Amino acid sequence: MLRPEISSTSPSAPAVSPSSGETRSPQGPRYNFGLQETPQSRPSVQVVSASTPPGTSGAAGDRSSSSSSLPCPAPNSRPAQGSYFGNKRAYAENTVASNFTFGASSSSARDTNYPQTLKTPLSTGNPQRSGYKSWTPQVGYSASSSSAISAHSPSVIVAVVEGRGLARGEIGMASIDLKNPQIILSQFADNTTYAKVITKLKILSPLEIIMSNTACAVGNSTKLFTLITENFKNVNFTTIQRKYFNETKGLEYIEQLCIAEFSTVLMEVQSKYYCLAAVAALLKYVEFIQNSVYAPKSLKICFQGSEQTAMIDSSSAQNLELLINNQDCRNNHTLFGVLNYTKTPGGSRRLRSNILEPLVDIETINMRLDCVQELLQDEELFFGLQSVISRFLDTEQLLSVLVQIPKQDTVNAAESKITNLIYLKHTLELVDPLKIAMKNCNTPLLRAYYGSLEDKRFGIILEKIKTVINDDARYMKGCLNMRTQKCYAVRSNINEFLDIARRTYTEIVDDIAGMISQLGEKYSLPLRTSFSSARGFFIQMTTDCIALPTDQLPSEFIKISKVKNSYSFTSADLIKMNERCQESLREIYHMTYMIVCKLLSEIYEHIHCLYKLSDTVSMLDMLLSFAHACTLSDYVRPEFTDTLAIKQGWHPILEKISAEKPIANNTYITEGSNFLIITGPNMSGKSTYLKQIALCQIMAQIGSYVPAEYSSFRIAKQIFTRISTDDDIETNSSTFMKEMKEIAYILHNANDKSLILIDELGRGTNTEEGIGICYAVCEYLLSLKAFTLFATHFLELCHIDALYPNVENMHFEVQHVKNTSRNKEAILYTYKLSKGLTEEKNYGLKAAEVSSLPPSIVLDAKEITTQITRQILQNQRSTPEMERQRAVYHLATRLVQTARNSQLDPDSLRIYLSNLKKKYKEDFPRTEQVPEKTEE
Ligand SMILES: Nc1ncnc2c1ncn2[C@@H]1O[C@H](COP(=O)(O)OP(=O)(O)OP(=O)(O)O)[C@@H](O)[C@H]1O
Repeated sequence: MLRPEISSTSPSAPAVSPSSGETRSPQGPRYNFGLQETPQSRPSVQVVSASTPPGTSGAAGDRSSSSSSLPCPAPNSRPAQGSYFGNKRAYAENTVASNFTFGASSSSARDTNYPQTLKTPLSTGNPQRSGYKSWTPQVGYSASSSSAISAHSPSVIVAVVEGRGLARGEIGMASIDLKNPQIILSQFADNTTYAKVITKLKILSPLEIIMSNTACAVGNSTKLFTLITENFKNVNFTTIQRKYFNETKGLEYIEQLCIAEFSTVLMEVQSKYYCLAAVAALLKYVEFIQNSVYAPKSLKICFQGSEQTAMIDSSSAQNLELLINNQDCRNNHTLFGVLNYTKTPGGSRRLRSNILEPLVDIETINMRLDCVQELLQDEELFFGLQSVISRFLDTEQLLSVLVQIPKQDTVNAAESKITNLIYLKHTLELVDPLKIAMKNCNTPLLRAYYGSLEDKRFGIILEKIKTVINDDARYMKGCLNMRTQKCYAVRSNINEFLDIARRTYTEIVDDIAGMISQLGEKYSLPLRTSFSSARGFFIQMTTDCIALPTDQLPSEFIKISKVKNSYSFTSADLIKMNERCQESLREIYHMTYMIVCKLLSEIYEHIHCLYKLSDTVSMLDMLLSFAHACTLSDYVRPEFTDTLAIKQGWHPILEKISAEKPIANNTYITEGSNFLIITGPNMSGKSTYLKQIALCQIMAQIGSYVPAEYSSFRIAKQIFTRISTDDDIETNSSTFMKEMKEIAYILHNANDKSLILIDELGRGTNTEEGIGICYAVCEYLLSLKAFTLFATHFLELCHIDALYPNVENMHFEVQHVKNTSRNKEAILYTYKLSKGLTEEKNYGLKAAEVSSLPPSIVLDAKEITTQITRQILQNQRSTPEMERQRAVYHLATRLVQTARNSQLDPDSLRIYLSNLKKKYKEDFPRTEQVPEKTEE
């Protein structure tokens, strides 16, 4: 006879025997005060757990079963975290005998409160959307240690406020990540396009944006409000009353909540009224929706001016495929994908934010590079560190949950606290292995991180935890495993009621296993006990060895479902036993929660050392990831000088995508030659080259090695790109408008320290206008010392090098080869960059020829092109005098522009102008007079 795959006893985990002489009431637990609970007396049943991935299981692993409110012993008199403990015995007695209905309600306390609280005066509702109603805040800790996606799912709430009257344009922002207890404040002046706010918001990638209700008064919304709502269509948007944007309250919040290590932030922000106002509204709102308050002195609060990092606007980030691939948003063919070998959610979040906001401080970058170098040279250090780091969970999120005090005690909150204490223990136990792995490191940054691990508080917390929590309680994958860990987390003999409840639980689980085993024997079926967070215990049977239609299964099997070759079902008895199991669990969680709360209140004063730990872990993880990327490809350590010089650099994403290594190219840009015009036929590699330079620049500025044989960079304070993306589905006219908006943004914001990449500007309009626009833009950018790369098909532009010595023409070579079989000429792309402008003519037609365009069409196109070219030449044929006039006009325009832009004093300006005039007379000896416009 086939037996169920289940063992009701196991040597390592002896089940509490039903023969222990206790009588069991069908309704409730039985008690045996003489028995001592040991950590080993856990349910011995071996089940196939249909586990949800830890990252998705939310607060307490079994989200489905944890929703009703815990009965609260003194709901209104809770002075501080864990203060129920004094009342432990009375409460325990109360609850064991009682009414602890677990899982009866389908909505969590938070869910239940949410709609009600929306009606309070805090929220004025949103005239346009009601997105926030659908948001279920995730306070619980996600244990996913590898999923970068869950690590980056939006969890940031941002409050934005703008000054009024004369202060319009002064922006205050405050943001908090629900997975990371850190508030970032910023205040800055923005221009009328609000480019900085939009960029900052895009980098934060918020879950929700909060603004004052006065910003969207009916029929009179501010421009900032309109722009934000237009740009963040998929983000929940909430307006709250202006009175909550209160700078005095903001300062009070910071004084109350900021941990001592970061309290200098107070000095930085005390006169920055707008960011103070924003933080007041933000914290009020977060406490309100989270139904919890942050514990005093628990938050890391930082002020972040915009000058500490390089600015990359959101469309540039998209063009460069920093985080999202333009062709396929699901794959990771992005810079993030190239560099992401992180092992923890914190490391991956840190990498993401660094890519979007690279550093500008050379010293810090070099310190990071030193670390990467050491990791590359010392294999033992690299592998030792990587193996410890990969065992860390999401420390930031753990901290975030630990520093929040729920306003209401729910089963969710209880379960979550127990889980988090187990995670805390797991995390602290990794500090010593991390120290051992780092003990021989040399570079200052690694030594500094090693030093931060010497903090005595890690040991103090761990010791305290170990007095209450079992040594073998640890984080485990699988919801049933984690449930067992939670049940048996607290040592035995701390609370006798708890010990009894756990024995009861063990017996119920063993009974379930026994019952399923008996059913298997009864029907001669290969039944297995399985568990899922949604169903609890259920029965599974594979159809491999037995082919049985659903209707021939015994009638006592109910709720039958079939997935692939496996039946899942339950029985009425099993449902009842599951209920009893849940009931007993609820008691266990509740008593454990009280013990955990007391413990947390004792260790709370030391918990801030976790900020250091999470910082250390995420930084080490990112640096290891950089080193890992280097081991897979021959990257080189970058230098920082005044020159952008890359020897044989290649595109890192293209390398990842293609089977062969991309063709490498050189780049050389200095202040004296800071404007590169790049030409070449279609498909010759222009856009790829532009992107490659920006990607290398970003990699260098975050402290990574770069894909080249040698590289030197000038720090870029901003990186701007205008690169058309292939997935543009807009119409031609709107493509043009998009182009114009992007270029206007660059012209408004670029300065001498920018890196600017412009690809095919003016292609959305006719040739003459396109050239005109390109010319004007080039002339403007030439007045800056920015490093600019300008790729174009307008060969007319290349002649600008005659007027500006800092312009350099480069082109991509192609070769023409005879295809003997077809008797046609084919183009061979070399992807090699050379000096000068391209000599290729009609390459559009050649590209069309090799494409699948019908030959007759190509032939027609060729004829029409010849005719049009002839006509244009006739029209353009001009006299030498006309050419001189044109040159005069250009020179005049330049003079006026120089005069306007010049920072020179009047005397120097006069000398400069007279020199130019002299040069002009030499160049055009027959022209007598400088036009009136210039004199002016
Ligand atoms: N350095 C390189 N090594 C290998 N392949 C390359 C290189 N540069 C470009 N390619 C390949 O050539 C294709 C076309 O390159 P790219 O889009 O940069 O050309 P382009 O000159 O900008 O074309 P267009 O003018 O039509 O926009 C790329 O998708 C890539 O597959």
